[in-house]
Amino acid sequence: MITVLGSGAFGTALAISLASNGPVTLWSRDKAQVQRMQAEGANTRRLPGVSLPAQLNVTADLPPMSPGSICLLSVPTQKLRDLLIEHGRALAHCHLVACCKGVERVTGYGPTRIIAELVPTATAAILTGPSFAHDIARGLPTALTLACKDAVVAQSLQTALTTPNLRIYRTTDATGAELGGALKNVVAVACGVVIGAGLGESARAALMTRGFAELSRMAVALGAEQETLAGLSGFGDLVLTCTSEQSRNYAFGMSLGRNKCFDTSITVEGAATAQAVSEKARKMQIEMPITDVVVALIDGKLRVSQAMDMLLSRPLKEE
Ligand SMILES: NC(=O)C1=CN([C@@H]2O[C@H](COP(=O)(O)OP(=O)(O)OC[C@H]3O[C@@H](n4cnc5c(N)ncnc54)[C@H](OP(=O)(O)O)[C@@H]3O)[C@@H](O)[C@H]2O)C=CC1
Ligand SMILES: O=C(CO)COP(=O)(O)O
Repeated sequence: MITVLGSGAFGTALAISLASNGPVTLWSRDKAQVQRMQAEGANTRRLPGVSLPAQLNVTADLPPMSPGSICLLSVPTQKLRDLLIEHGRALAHCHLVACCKGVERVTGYGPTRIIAELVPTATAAILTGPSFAHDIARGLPTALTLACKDAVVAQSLQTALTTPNLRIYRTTDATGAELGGALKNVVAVACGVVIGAGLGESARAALMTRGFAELSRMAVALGAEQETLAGLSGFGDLVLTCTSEQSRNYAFGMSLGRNKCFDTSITVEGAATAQAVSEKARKMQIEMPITDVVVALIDGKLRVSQAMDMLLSRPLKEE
């Protein structure tokens, strides 16, 4: 039995897909939300338009977890610590699969390090890659990366999480997988700004390419393998998120570029991640000009025209 903690768009979508393999439990902290999902047979708040299958049990009571149980943690990165502080003891001997893409603002940690700190007896893994919740939930074909430092656990999770529409690749490079997934969100915000401000698709392509160089520079310095970054969790997800208005990071960037407000209740992982990574880069003396500009735009310290001037007037160099 697989348990998914967090009934947001992604957790619900993964639970729906996994239910085609057997029974799945989807846990939410919100009793009223659980009652609504049970009554409506759908998660109309976070994933409207998709029915919940019969194999999916939605609950607000965390079921007992036996050692080796698989538990997907599908909350935003900035909320993962709170979730584990509250429920970590119940998850002590599980395989905990983070389903989030970000760097924690306060600590600079990625999801697997947060798990290792708070639930050291569990095995930490991450599931990431190009995938919109609605696509997964509608049964459209999707390929993801499952990363776990323990090669044996990685293989068993790969098998357990593969479904008719989810093709899972595996790697032991958890650092690379989680950094690619986190940092591409920052580039997606920047690309949204460019399109929102009417700067054109050529500028976006340049930003995606230089953004990939920038995220690779940082991730490799932190121990990631370049091969992982060039795969689904890095390059693959960068392409999806920087080119689709379905992406909340990209849509948030478009609003910034148009000088419009954005609904603050919507999850935008790239905003907090940009701040965390910009600080980390400064300390490590690694150049991350695109990330720095995203932080300054979000903080209202730069206008879009100034941001572009800053990026375009950097010293000329070899590619
Ligand atoms: N949506 C997508 O297409 C994809 C999302 N992801 C990643 O998945 C992660 C989650 O995103 P997504 O599902 O879209 O986000 P949503 O905004 O749709 O949902 C977030 C969920 O987290 C729950 N939550 C927040 N804090 C806690 C907590 N302390 N304890 C328990 N539950 C909590 C919320 O519960 P409540 O309603 O009670 O606040 C809500 O159900 C992000 O890192 C995102 O990058 C990855 C791939 C695709
Ligand atoms: O990570 C995602 C696609 O792979 C989802 O992106 P958003 O969080 O920007 O919507």
